[in-house]
Amino acid sequence: MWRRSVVSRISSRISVSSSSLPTNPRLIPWSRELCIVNSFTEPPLPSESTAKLGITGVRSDANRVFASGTVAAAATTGEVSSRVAAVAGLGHHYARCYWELSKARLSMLVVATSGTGYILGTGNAAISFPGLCYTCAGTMMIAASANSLNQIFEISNDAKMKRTMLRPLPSGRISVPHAVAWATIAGASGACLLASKTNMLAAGLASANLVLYAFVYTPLKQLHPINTWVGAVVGAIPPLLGWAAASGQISYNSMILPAALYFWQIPHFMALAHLCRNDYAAGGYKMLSLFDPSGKRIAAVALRNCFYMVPLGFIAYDWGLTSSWFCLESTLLTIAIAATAFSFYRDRTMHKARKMFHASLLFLPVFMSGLLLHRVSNDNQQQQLVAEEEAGLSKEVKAPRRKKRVAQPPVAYASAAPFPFLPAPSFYSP
Ligand SMILES: CC(C)=CCC/C(C)=C/CC/C(C)=C/COP(=O)(O)OP(=O)(O)O
Repeated sequence: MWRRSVVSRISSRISVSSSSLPTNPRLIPWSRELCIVNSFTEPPLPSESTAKLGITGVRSDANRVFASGTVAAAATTGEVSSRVAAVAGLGHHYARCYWELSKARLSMLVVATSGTGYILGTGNAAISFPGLCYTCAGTMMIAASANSLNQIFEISNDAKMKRTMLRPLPSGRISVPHAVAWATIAGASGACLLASKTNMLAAGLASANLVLYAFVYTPLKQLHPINTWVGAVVGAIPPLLGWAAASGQISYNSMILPAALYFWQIPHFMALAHLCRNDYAAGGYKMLSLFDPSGKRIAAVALRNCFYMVPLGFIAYDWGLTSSWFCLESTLLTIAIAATAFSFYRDRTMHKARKMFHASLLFLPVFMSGLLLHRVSNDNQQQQLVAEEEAGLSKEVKAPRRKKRVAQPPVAYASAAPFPFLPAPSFYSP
């Protein structure tokens, strides 16, 4: 039934009509996809679109008319405008397929984390808006490619799940080669853009993340519940690549947002795995929720990971990334999401799982906005230190000043610890 409704929806969108001329689907690449769609129900329908475009190779009546040149009316304004409409219909159809293949809303969230990483990684330099745009565009393209590959590998699984069965590939709205071409072009363009306009570190992180998501996480979903943790690493990389794009390096400070994303994803995906457990079972995925009928284990895992987020606000402040306001904000946020996880732990109903899921959806944008709002650039840190010095010299006697730490690449720490006699390596800081 659903296939019939999909077919009729798609057919109406791309103006396929049975009243027109016969076409040979093998002669036009996209008509193969129309053929796939139609083959669910009946033999391929003649396509008005293809006829209007005049790109069929079949010696149809209309072509003969064209060839003989007897009907000048073929070139009338009405004919041209209907061809334009047909092309627009196809453009709209494929734009929609690309949008869905890319899981565009998820990819935009990924872009938001990468952009936040970029701004945080800018340090004391002015934010470069072209740089930010290139980073966001490159991340979007690579995330779109990763998500398309994920769907290419999961066609048969997605077809068995209510949540995913209407995606472009299982519903037959686009062919596999077409989706592969889209994924390849989007991924390669994104990697080239990042490599040429930001740096190789950012391009390398993004490409490695694509491989981790499409070629490790995706098959692992059908093998072992550990997939959720591997997926959490995938979700944590984009802010790191944003930071790397801005600064050309990775430091301890750059790890705060990725750590938050990693821990945040566990309650988020545990809630989803609980809510969609039947769907995941039908799709053949090995989610932890399927091995935990009571839900107690997944609730405990979710709660534990909420607690792991508690120190992050303090670390961000201590490492000089944010002002002290962020400690308060981050703690309140973490308590709020932990409360929903605790409530789910005590009462493992769908309602409580949904609440935890919604809390997780709210958490991330608010956490990232807080990081940006209370961000302390190195310049601000200096001004803050001077102001403090001028205003509170007397207080200094009572309490030793908290030492503000500036972001350091990990190698600087490493070299200082075991070989303190070596000079600290210097790094380019924009
Ligand atoms: C730069 C770059 C490559 C970024 C990629 C970021 C990315 C795709 C993050 C998604 C993380 C994730 C585990 C999603 C769930 O996929 P799923 O397969 O469980 O979702 P599904 O069940 O809806 O298909």
